[in-house]
Amino acid sequence: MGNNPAVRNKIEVKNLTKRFGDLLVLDKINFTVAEGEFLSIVGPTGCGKTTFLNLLSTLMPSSDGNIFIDGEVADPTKHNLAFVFQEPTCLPWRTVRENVAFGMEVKNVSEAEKEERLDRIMDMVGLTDCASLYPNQVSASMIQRIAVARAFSVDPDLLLMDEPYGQLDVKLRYYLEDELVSLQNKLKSTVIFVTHNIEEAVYVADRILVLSNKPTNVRAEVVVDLPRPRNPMDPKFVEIREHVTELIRWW
Ligand SMILES: Nc1ncnc2c1ncn2[C@@H]1O[C@H](COP(=O)(O)OP(=O)(O)OP(=O)(O)O)[C@@H](O)[C@H]1O
Repeated sequence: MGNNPAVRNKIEVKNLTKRFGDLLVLDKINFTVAEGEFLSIVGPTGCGKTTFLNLLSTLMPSSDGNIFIDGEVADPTKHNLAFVFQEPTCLPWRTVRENVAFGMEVKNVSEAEKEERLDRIMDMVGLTDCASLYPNQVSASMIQRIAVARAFSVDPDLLLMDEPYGQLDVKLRYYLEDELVSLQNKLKSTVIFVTHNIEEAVYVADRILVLSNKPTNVRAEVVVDLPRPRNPMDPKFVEIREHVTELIRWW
């Protein structure tokens, strides 16, 4: 998808390099993400996934190379970047609805548009019934839903997700992953989803970027051309999962 000339590239990463002193962590990373694509990133432990997300978020400067969004150098004052982390944060003094609204308030979305988007997104992620509760009154999965809804609600140019369901049990994870994919499909957001879990990557992604060991570059790109919802027991699913696992083996 990212290489399909018929689909516009939303994100272009060129020769992205990061050194910490003498340690070369990311070594000339190149790839593109198509508009509306769901890209997963997997790689061996310590290869620099978190560093990579920090660079993409523009929170951390690169040593070399560039990130382009819509053909322009990524700039948080111009582009809309949203994040969902493994340990989501909520403001305890705000209700669930007010917590979802927070992202739009930061981005100065008008009051009328904010209310309309809130109604829609709260409904899409099943938060409407607990809208007036406070974070300490809802479950961990509801907190993660708040973070996901808050991130999607700002209509981001790029949504970065760092193992958002890593802490949750398997059954709940599949459920939330289905919800995430359906949300992404409806809103046509461009998503980069970092995970340690290869099965999860195959379950959610249109394409998987497999990173090498340090100094890290892109080892392979694997297209996941399977219908949704996906079945992890499907032989084609298992084949892709095993292929990616083999690519990550570095010992
Ligand atoms: N601020 C820093 N200063 C020096 N070295 C750093 C810094 N941040 C990360 N590193 C090093 O960069 C490498 C990549 O770290 P990073 O945390 O990005 O990897 P990761 O793939 O996210 O790890 P994990 O798989 O454990 O989540 C590691 O060797 C780490 O020690």
